[in-house]
Amino acid sequence: MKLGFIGTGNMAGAIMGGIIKKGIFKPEEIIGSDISEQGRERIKKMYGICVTADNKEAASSAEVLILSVKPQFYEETIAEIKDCIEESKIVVTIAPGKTLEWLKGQFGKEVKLVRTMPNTPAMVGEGMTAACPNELVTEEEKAYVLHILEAFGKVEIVPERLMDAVVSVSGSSPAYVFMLLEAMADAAVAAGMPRQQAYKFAAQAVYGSAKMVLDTGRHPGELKDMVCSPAGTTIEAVRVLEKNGFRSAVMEAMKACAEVSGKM
Ligand SMILES: NC(=O)C1=CN([C@@H]2O[C@H](COP(=O)(O)OP(=O)(O)OC[C@H]3O[C@@H](n4cnc5c(N)ncnc54)[C@H](O)[C@@H]3O)[C@@H](O)[C@H]2O)C=CC1
Ligand SMILES: O=C(O)[C@@H]1CCC=N1
Repeated sequence: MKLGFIGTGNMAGAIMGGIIKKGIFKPEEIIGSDISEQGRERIKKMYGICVTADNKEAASSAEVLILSVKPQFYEETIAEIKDCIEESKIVVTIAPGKTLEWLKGQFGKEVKLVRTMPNTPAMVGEGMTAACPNELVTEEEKAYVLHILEAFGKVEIVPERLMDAVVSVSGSSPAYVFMLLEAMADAAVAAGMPRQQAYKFAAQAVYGSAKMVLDTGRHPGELKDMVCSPAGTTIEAVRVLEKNGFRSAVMEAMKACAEVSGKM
């Protein structure tokens, strides 16, 4: 098996979906283990991968193993599989807060580790993933893992000290963006627009704005100013957002998010 997942939930599904779609691996080269029969059946039906209830089977057979259980289950899962992790295997983690140092301690031996933080837009091939390999991962292996991660979006290697910031700016941030979209759509509905149409207009506006930042490389403040006509509608909306602490609310939320990540 080329790739294994311990836990076949939301993130595992998003990641393997991208990998299969891009043809990096065939479904029969991927194995996933999960304690939930329903979880295993769901993923098998969706992607046709091999599934098992035995974490050790997935851990032993995969060349690259992704630990895709919730952070709370990392300790017991690693204890269960650590004897199946031989020298050549690469273990990829996707949990917030689980440092390379902590992971090494749990395995109780030297293991090739790549700590990453993906996000759910991976489901549509537009993920943003940060990766920190440990010193045992060779340049060739690093390139191989990045190639796998690039199947579902953009990837950057970052220093490990930035990982809590990454959790707040890209790992968790889709949730805040969805809240913004809900609020925008509710306001449009209040102004008379049908709900489905409101989601489409709001989502396309957010998508297009994000694309402008990425494609033009221009400062977001400059792009904001381009929308604000003198004595116009937008500057009035900006004034009310500022009065209600919009930016501060986002920054406070992200600070809280990063702090929780650091304690996990
Ligand atoms: N959902 C998200 O937006 C993101 C999640 N992550 C991380 O990804 C990891 C997985 O999160 P989700 O996919 O959202 O969770 P999930 O709850 O959808 O999936 C976890 C899966 O693990 C299975 N599981 C639980 N204990 C197990 C065990 N002992 N052995 C085998 N399988 C077991 C569960 O049955 C479930 O199917 C977490 O560490 C999370 O922090 C990272 C970035 C984004
Ligand atoms: O909420 C969480 O803990 C996970 C990590 C990043 C996104 N979801």
